[in-house]
Amino acid sequence: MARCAQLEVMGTRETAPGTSPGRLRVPAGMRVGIACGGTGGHLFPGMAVAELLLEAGACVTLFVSPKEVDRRGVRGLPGVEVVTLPVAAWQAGSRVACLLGMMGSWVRVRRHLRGVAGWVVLGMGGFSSVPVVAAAWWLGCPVVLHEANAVPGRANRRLARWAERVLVGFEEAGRGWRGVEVRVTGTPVRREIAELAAWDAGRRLERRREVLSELGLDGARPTVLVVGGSQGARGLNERVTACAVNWQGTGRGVPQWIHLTGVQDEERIRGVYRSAGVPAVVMAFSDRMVDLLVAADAVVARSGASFLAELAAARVPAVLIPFPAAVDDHQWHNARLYADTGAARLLGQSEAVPDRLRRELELLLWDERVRSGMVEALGRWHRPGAAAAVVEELVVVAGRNRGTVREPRAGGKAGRG
Ligand SMILES: CC(=O)N[C@H]1[C@@H](OP(=O)(O)OP(=O)(O)OC[C@H]2O[C@@H](n3ccc(=O)[nH]c3=O)[C@H](O)[C@@H]2O)O[C@H](CO)[C@@H](O)[C@@H]1O
Repeated sequence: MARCAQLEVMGTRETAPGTSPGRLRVPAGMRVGIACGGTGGHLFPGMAVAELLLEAGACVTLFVSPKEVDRRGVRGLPGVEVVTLPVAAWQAGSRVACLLGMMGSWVRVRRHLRGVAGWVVLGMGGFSSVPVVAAAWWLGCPVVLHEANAVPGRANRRLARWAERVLVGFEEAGRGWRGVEVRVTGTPVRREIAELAAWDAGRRLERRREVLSELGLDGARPTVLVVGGSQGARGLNERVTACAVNWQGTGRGVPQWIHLTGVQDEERIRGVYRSAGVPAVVMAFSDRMVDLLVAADAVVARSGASFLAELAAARVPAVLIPFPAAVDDHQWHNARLYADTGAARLLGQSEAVPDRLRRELELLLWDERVRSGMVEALGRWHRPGAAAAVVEELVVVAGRNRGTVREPRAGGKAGRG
């Protein structure tokens, strides 16, 4: 907390090109706790907001989970305080662990927030945001939620009663909230990826060549990037490798693959490509998503909301295969919005048989009309100021609550231990 004590002046910043329009002003002593653990889809947008807040002079704490994706991800952002909470997902067989984790996390967050004025808490969704938002509410700290998906998640729907504002990535997600102000901000994207939108074709081509050469791939071959979300996707891995090993050259050539498999599938998938003699770089997870998006001529992916926001910034044509078991089928709804506007192709997992997937990819790789139409449509989804808009909302909410932050809740909860 030593860093926070030094903050006595209003912070201002000129915005980075392609990232955040306008001038950000952060009140002196503003502290923001961001609950963004559990998945990359919550972590990376939370980190994009944290980065801007830090530059504007705020003091930032990230509340994350013990999962590997969080541990790796937060390494990329020096200067923030990171608090790892003992949260565990609500799954069959681990309900007791989940409840104990929630309680332990709640106690830890409460200890962290209490006694220091000026906190605003931003919940990015997911189970690991629950104890953070609950503790903030209990202590009387203002809460803002961000919902990236087209269909709001269960955690955010339940936590909204304690929030001052709900910020949404897709306009469609703005309906149906009661008793809370809703704003459409878009979903924040890591700065280096947001900035791809401003790259010209020459710079992209040159970097593409460099990245492919660093990966040991052929700069002259079309390249397909496969992303199953932050933890990989077994169903997607199966469909893509079946397509890749059965790909018959059509005279236009055969693509090479950059495949992000998730930890559980890495060795097996690498073996499949190797034994079929298909050129591929296989990784469980990459910290260099910006480079991989530049190297790719097409993408096959699940349709997590954060990755969709990155696709729009990077403008890479994609076939989306939503995770069929996603809660409320939210990945299908995310993908549908892009597909309906021509920004991506949408395939159900059962439709993604090798022939069909190959035909879709051939369109994206070699049909100039399809490619350019999709690139243009993707551009319309890109919201360069999303992170800045979230910061501005936090500042408004903090300002509105100045002087009242430590007031007890009805029933005197904030006053208890
Ligand atoms: C199964 C499930 O419910 N997944 C949800 C989860 O997905 P998930 O965590 O997979 O989120 P997304 O697919 O939206 O984003 C993945 C993030 O991880 C990054 N990445 C991925 C792989 C890699 O090797 N390196 C890397 O950096 C991507 O660049 C992206 O920033 O949160 C999203 C946002 O609420 C939801 O839309 C998804 O539906």
